This record gives sequence, C-alpha cells and structure tokens, in this order.
Amino acid sequence: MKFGVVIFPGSNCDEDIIHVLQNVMGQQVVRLWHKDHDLQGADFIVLPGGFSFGDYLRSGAIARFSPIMQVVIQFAAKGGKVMGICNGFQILAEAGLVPGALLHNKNRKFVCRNIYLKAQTQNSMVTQGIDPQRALKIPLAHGEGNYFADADVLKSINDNDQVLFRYCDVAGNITDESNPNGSLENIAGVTNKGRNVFGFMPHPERAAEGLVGNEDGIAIFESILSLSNA
Ligand SMILES: NC(=O)CC[C@H](N)C(=O)O
Repeated sequence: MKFGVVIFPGSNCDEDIIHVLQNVMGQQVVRLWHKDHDLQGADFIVLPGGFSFGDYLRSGAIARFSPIMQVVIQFAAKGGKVMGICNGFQILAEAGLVPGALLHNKNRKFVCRNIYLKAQTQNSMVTQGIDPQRALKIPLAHGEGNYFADADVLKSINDNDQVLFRYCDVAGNITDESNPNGSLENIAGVTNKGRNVFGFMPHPERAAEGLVGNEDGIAIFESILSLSNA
C-alpha cells in the first residue's frame, strides 16, 4: 500500500509514523507538505501527531484550513482512507471528517504516559484484526484529548458502531479510573459513517518495535494491512 503522511508546521510525530510504515511494516510512503495540492497517488493518508501551528486557537483549528486539507476532504468524500493520530485526530474533528470534538483534558494537565485501550468494533479497517478482549498498551501524549460529542451524536456513533477504541485498565475493564482525560464513555477513537476515516488519540507508532520496549501498536498497523490485502 502507498501511504501519504501529511506534514504540517509543528507536526512532530511524522518521522515516527513514516519509520514504522516504511521500515517496520515494509510499506511505500510519500511525504506530503501541508501546502501541497495533490496526494501523489497515495491510497491511504495519515495525519500525524504534534502541535500543528503551535495549537493556537485550538489543536487542529488552523491546520484544518491548510491547502492539502481540501484535497484530503475530497479524497475522503470518495471513500479514500484517512487516519489521524492525536493531533491528526484533532484536525479530522475540526474538519468535520469524524464526529465529535477534542476538548482540554478534564484535569487541564498534559498527559504523557502509557494507557490501555480495547478495540470496540470488528467492522473497521484499523480494528478488524485486533482481538476485542485484548488490552493494548499504547503511549498517550496530549493536552486536548477529552473526547466530547453531544447526546445525539454520541447516540448515533454508538448505534452505528463507530467507536474504534475505549480506554481500559490492564485487565481490560472500561472504568472511570482508566479514563486518562475525561473522554465521554472512555472513547479514545472513532470512525466516520462511511467507515473510511479514522481518528484516535493514542500513539501506536511509538509502540511498534521491540527496540522501544513495546510492540502492542503493531496490531493496529497489521489490521490496516490485512484488510487491504484481503
Ligand atoms: N502528541 C500530539 O499529537 C499532541 C496533541 C495536541 N497538540 C495536544 O497537546 O493536545
């Protein structure tokens, strides 16, 4: 598969995801600059983590207007696959490509530690290969990751099976104590109605090889690739 990784001013996880896709997963990757107007034939677009435009106004609020986002929005409208990690998720939410919003963490503090999450649906490209009972240990690093949606949106994403991940404890229990940022119903990631746009806060690209002491993130990348090869 050919991945396109978009780089915004202030992105800081772009090289991490490029490294994992290229060197760990053996995929083709092109770097896309936020001012570009085409996707260089990529089949799968990734918006990486970081602090695009210094998180001014709100995380993702300015990046959402970068020229490349017009092309990404058109690509997604035609069913193209787009995945946002952390700041990428914030940009997708600002662009209206996934439901809901990311508010400041409930305790107003930046959270930077490992958390656990569980896949919530088998019906998505990023989770279909993950054992739903498995608690994945994945790093988290953000100040604005508190997932919010109004009651109607929350109901519709639950009814349509659009929740990708929820925060849990090491044993897989989804509890208030295992919620690191105040997210509604422990939601850590969602997909859109068309199931081709994916956003989540945790960073699997920081946990995808033995060298960094944690390979749990590979399950997500394997899931994406197994469906594309099916
Ligand atoms: N790691 C990241 O992508 C940081 C996300 C974002 N800028 C925040 O602090 O909320």
